[in-house]
Amino acid sequence: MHPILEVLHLRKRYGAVEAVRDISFHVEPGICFGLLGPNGAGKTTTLEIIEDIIKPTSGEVLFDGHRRTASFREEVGIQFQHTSLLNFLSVEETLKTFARLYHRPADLEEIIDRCDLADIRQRRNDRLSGGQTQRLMLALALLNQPRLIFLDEPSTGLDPQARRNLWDIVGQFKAEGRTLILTTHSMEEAEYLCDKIAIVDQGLIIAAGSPAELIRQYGGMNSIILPKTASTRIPPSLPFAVEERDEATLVIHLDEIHQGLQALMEMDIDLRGIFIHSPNLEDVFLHLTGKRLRE
Ligand SMILES: Nc1ncnc2c1ncn2[C@@H]1O[C@H](COP(=O)(O)OP(=O)(O)OP(=O)(O)O)[C@@H](O)[C@H]1O
Repeated sequence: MHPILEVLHLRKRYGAVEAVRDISFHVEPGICFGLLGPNGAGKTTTLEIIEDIIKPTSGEVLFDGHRRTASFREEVGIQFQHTSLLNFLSVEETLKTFARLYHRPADLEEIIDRCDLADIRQRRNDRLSGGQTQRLMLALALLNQPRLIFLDEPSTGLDPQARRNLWDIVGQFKAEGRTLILTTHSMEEAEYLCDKIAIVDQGLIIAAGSPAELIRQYGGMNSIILPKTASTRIPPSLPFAVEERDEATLVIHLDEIHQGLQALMEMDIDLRGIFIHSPNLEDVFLHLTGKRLRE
């Protein structure tokens, strides 16, 4: 299957700042591709170049194997963070207004239903909560039945329930064979939604792969963290790396948690107060960038 999107050696310079230094990746159709990176890494700049909102200093973007043409805008959906909505329009009027911009608008009722806007369709834009505005922004991005959808930090400001609903909607897009590209600061969101992730730092992709691949490669080992009192009897012959984290805590690093637990139980060690940690994308991120996702 040939990629729906190819990003080739993008660079973007703003005066002395090189926001994007040499970014290349490709995206197969039907997947959710995530760009993760610390603040100022160059994610939004990359996205805006791909969306054809800003021009790169150099590099190229191919859509369906070809340079983007005027019809590109008809095929992609962009969820903007800060589109200025006309305050005096209702949700429904806003959707109808934007739908007129497209040759092939989607069925409005379906979009209203999908983005859970039925109860607020008559509400004025300036009376919407943050989550409701996000849902309207998503609905606007879907009006042209896009094959490729861009979401820039889609769940910022959403409560857990609204976030979950958004994730369900993204799941439906994928099931329909649409492709998504998203940026996020949420490790949980990336791990849940993304089939493939590129980690961006200082304008470069420093690692890419599926969440599982990245975790395997960069996440480190599983660990069992246990209070030192319980571990006084741990023999030095234990077949795992044991590290003294601080005065009160030991950390055992190992490949298989259950083997470690079994060994500890066989040694009759008090397992109360233990904590098990399996590597996740946060660990990958910290390992690669030296930063937590939000810093
Ligand atoms: N229009 C601009 N003019 C000058 N510098 C810019 C401009 N837009 C972005 N930058 C700079 O380019 C770099 C990358 O910014 P960008 O917004 O792409 O990062 P980001 O990864 O999206 O960050 P965040 O997670 O904070 O949104 C930053 O140093 C930023 O200050």
